[in-house]
Amino acid sequence: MQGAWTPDQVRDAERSVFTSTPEPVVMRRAAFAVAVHGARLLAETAGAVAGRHVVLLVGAGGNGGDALWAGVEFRRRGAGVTALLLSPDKAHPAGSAALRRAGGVLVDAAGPGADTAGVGAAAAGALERADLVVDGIVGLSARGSLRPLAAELVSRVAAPVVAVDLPSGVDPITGAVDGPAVDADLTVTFGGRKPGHVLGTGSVRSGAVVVAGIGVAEHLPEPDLFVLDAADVGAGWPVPRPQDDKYSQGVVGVAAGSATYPGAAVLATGSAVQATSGMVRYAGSAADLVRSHWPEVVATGSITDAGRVQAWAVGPGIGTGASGREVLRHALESGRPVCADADSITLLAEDPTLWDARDPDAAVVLTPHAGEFQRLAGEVGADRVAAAREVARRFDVVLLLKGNTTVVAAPDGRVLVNPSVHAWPATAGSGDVLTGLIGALLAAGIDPWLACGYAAHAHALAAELAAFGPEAGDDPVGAPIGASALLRSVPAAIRALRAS
Ligand SMILES: NC(=O)C1=CN([C@@H]2O[C@H](COP(=O)(O)OP(=O)(O)OC[C@H]3O[C@@H](n4cnc5c(N)ncnc54)[C@H](O)[C@@H]3O)[C@@H](O)[C@H]2O)[C@@H](O)CC1
Ligand SMILES: [K+]
Repeated sequence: MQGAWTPDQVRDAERSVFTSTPEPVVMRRAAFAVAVHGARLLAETAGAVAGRHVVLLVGAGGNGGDALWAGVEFRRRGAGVTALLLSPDKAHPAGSAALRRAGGVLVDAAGPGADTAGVGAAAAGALERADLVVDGIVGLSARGSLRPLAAELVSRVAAPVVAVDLPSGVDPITGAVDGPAVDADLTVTFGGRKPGHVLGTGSVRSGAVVVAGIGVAEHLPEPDLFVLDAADVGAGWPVPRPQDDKYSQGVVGVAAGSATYPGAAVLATGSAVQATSGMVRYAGSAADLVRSHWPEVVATGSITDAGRVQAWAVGPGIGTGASGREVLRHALESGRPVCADADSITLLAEDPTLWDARDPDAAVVLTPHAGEFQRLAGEVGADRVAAAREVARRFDVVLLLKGNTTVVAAPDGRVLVNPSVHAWPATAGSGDVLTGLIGALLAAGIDPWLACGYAAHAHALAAELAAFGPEAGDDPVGAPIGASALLRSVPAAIRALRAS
């Protein structure tokens, strides 16, 4: 499992480092890492480092300082370096002096000879001739969207970019991008990843992320966020042991679908069938259809005679009327872990007395999208992690907030994120598949917080495998998928995760 640390956690760790190592030394370590990895990128994209032209975008703080010192290292490797200073009077003094001594050119980004957008002639020319851009506009202390001159420079970047610490324009805490932002090929960050690298579009804007320890890593506390690797998911995925039978692996009950929405029942039971090797029971008015698609499912018309299960997956397509309410109440009263999705969430929002039916010792997982979240607890807002964490605490649930980045918050404050790789899973019925996966993992006895993380990971991978398909070839191009195709790819996704 990888971690991500908030800017405050990183600053505290840096302060601990400064008690034994002077700040300029730490900055030069950071800059050295930027130059080493940036030079590799330059060699790959421009064929060489010596004789190539590196442009530094230099802001007023420590991030700009890193860029200036990285410029010194590029000069050592024979590259030409031009630093575009966004605030010439505030640019890191020691870094500026060192780059000048090393033969770098430092220009005021705003002039002389500014064009109508406010960019000086030398700065505009340098950007046009850049083989590599080092983004040192802003890092840990970024506030709000980029200021106009920074935004204008960023919009003119055509060369490959190495971002220092974070791509400028990405919020370090939320990963949100509100205006122009750097689109990095590579980000070199220090100590550990920040939430901005794994949340929202920040995960895409960062490109490949390299973590340089620089002496800070060993001073970091428990991470604020966790990210599961494929290997974590593969190692934790339940598979039958020699002594197992169909009951010992966990029986999952699925209560989903209705005469109006029978498809939800087929998708949710189908994913539960494929997720684990135990047993799947189905309860609801789509029993005949479920049986015809999945003969291995034990299907009944009513949840009251469904038999014993180790966990319930309840909600998709059950409706928000009286019968849906009774189905949810019955599942909550069972004393088993419950994954409550879709209509279940609406029911809980409309009738909070339903919470009284739950056994406080049995886990409840809620899997809202932004609209369902709003019904339950108001607007998600820009800080999705904070929103999920707050609601998980308030309702004593594991909350899986759907979206381009999936956020899973436990009631004790732990948060897992599944960064967005692409948006192929955004298709009707996709959530029903996720519910079945979570239900099956809960029945197998997996910790509910991890069960959500495993399920989100496998779900995203199944969508990717379905979208790219076996026929996509060497230069794969995705094609839109439906939830049925996603469902069919679940076994391949689990196989790939277990192999990693
Ligand atoms: N603290 C340390 O000792 C270390 C810091 N390091 C670097 O220093 C950075 C943090 O330095 P600082 O705390 O000085 O802050 P930053 O360099 O992140 O940003 C501060 C400056 O950016 C400007 N700024 C803020 N929001 C902006 C926006 N939206 N558009 C344009 N400009 C904006 C402000 O004028 C402010 O002066 C880290 O990200 C890292 O790159 C590294 O050298 C490692 C050691
Ligand atoms: K930056």
